[in-house]
Amino acid sequence: MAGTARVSVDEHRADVAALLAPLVEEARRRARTEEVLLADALGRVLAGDLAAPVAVPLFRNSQMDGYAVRAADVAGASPDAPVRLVVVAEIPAAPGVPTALAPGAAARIMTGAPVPDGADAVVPVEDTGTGSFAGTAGTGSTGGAAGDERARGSRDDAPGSGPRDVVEVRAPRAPGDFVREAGSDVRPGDVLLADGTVLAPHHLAAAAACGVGSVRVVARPRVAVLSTGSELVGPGETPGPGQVFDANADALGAAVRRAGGDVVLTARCGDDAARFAAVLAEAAAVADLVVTSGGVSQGAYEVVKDVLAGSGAVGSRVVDQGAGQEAGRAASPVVTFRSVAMQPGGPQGFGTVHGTPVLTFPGNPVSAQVSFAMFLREPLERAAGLPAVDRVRTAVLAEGLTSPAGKHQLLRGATGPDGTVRVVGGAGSHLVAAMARADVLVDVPADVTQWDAGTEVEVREL
Ligand SMILES: Nc1nc2c(c(=O)[nH]1)N[C@H]1C(S)=C(S)[C@@H](COP(=O)(O)OP(=O)(O)OC[C@H]3O[C@@H](n4cnc5c(N)ncnc54)[C@H](O)[C@@H]3O)O[C@H]1N2
Ligand code: MOO
Repeated sequence: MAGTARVSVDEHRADVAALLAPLVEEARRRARTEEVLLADALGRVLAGDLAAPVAVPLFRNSQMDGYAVRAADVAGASPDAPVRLVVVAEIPAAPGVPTALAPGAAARIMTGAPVPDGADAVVPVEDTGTGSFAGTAGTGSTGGAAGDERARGSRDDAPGSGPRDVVEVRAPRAPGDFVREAGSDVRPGDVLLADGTVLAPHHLAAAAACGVGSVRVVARPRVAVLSTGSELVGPGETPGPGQVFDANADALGAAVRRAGGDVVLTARCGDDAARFAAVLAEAAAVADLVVTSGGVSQGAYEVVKDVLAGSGAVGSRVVDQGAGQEAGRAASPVVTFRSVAMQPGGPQGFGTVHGTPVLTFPGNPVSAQVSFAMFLREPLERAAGLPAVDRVRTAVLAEGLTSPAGKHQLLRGATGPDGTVRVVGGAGSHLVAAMARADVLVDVPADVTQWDAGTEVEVREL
C-alpha cells in the first residue's frame, strides 16, 4: 500500500484488541447469556456457578454386584469359616424401594441398586461361596421378603455352594464397604461447575447426573463473514472462465466458530459497491463483529476500501493512516486502512460500521487465515468468555531457510514426529494447499535473511 504508513504486528494487534475490548468486557460481565440444552452445551462457557440441585449419588446404593449385609453379621467371615446368611431378596438396579434387611439376612444386590435399610455393607459376589451369579440369577425384581421364591442363593451343583437361599460369605466386611452413600460425590447446593468452565464432556456428565437438562452459558459473539470479489463461486459450484472457488467464507467461518463465535451471516458480495454496502449494513445490524476478505489492496476494484471510503450510507469513513494518523483516532465511525509489517496479511483495515466493529482482511486465502490467527483469534476467544491460551512457543528448524531482507514473514511450518519444524510451501499467500499441511506459523523477523537447520525459532500454533 504505497503512501501508507506501516505499523508493526504488535501495534495492529493492540488496535484490534482495543476495538474488541467492549465485547470482551461484555463477556467478562456476563452481560449476554443464554440457556442451552445440555446436548448443545459442548465447548460453551458456563455463566455463573452451577449448584448441584440434588445429591449425587441420589440414594445410598451398591458399588458392587454382591450381597447387601449387616457388617456385624460377617465380621468373622473367612474362607475357612464362612458365615451363612439367608438370602431374602434380590435387588436389581431398577425402580423401587427394597424391603429393610433383618439381622442374619442378606439381599442379593446389583451395582447401583438401592442398599436396603438395615444393611450397611456389600459383599462382592467374588467373596461368596459361588464366586459369581452365573446361572443363579433370579427374576430380578426389587424387594421381596424372606423365602421369596425369586431370591435364589446359588446353584445346587456349584462347588462350595450352600443350599438354596443361603449365601456363604468368605470375607469380613466393615460398615460402609462397597456402599455409595447419598451425596458422597456432591451434596445439594454445592458448586458442581464453576463460572467460566469451558464445558467438556465430563462436565456435561456431572450436570446430567444431577438431572440438569440445560445450562446458562455466555452468549457467543455474533460474527458476519463477507467474501468480496466478483471472481468467486462457492465450493461445489462450477467455476466459469476467470472464476475461483471461495476459500475464505467457510474457512473464516470455521475459524470464528472455533474461537467461540457464532457465524450469523455469511455472504459472497461480489465487487459491486452498492451490493456490498447493503450486505455490510445488514451484517452490522445483526452481528457484533463483521469480518471481510478481499478488496483492500491497490487494485481498480477494491470494493471494501471504496465503500468504506466513500459511503455515508454505511456510517463509516476511511482513514488512510499514511494520510493522517490523528484522524484515525476520531470518535466518529471510522475504518483505518494500513499496511502491517508482515507477510502474508499485510493489507489490513479495522474500524466500525454503524458502531459495529469491522475487520477487513486481505483476500488471498493464506493471508486471510494468517490475519485471523494473528489478530482476531485471541480477542474473539476473550469476547466468547474463553480463557487465554498462549499459542506461541519455540521449535527447532528441521531445515534451514532464507528470507528476504526487511520482510517480517509468517511462513507455514509442519511439525515432524521428532518435534522439529520444516517450512511447507513458499511465501506466496495463494499457497492454500501447502498451508493445509502446516500446523504452525514460523515467525521470521525482518532482520533475518538466513536461518540454519537446528535454529530455535518462535512458532505460533494454528
Ligand atoms: N499493486 C499492489 N498489488 C497488491 C498489493 C499491493 O500492495 N500493491 N498487495 C498484495 C497483497 S500483499 C495482497 S494480500 C493482496 C490483497 O488483495 P485484496 O485483499 O484486495 O484481495 P483481492 O484483490 O480481492 O484478491 C487477492 C487474491 O486473492 C484471491 N481471493 C480473494 N478472495 C478470495 C476468496 N474468498 N477465496 C479464494 N481466493 C480469493 C483473489 O482471487 C486474488 O487472487 O493484494 C496484493 N496485490
Ligand atoms: O500481505 Mo499479502 O497478504 O502478502 O499476501
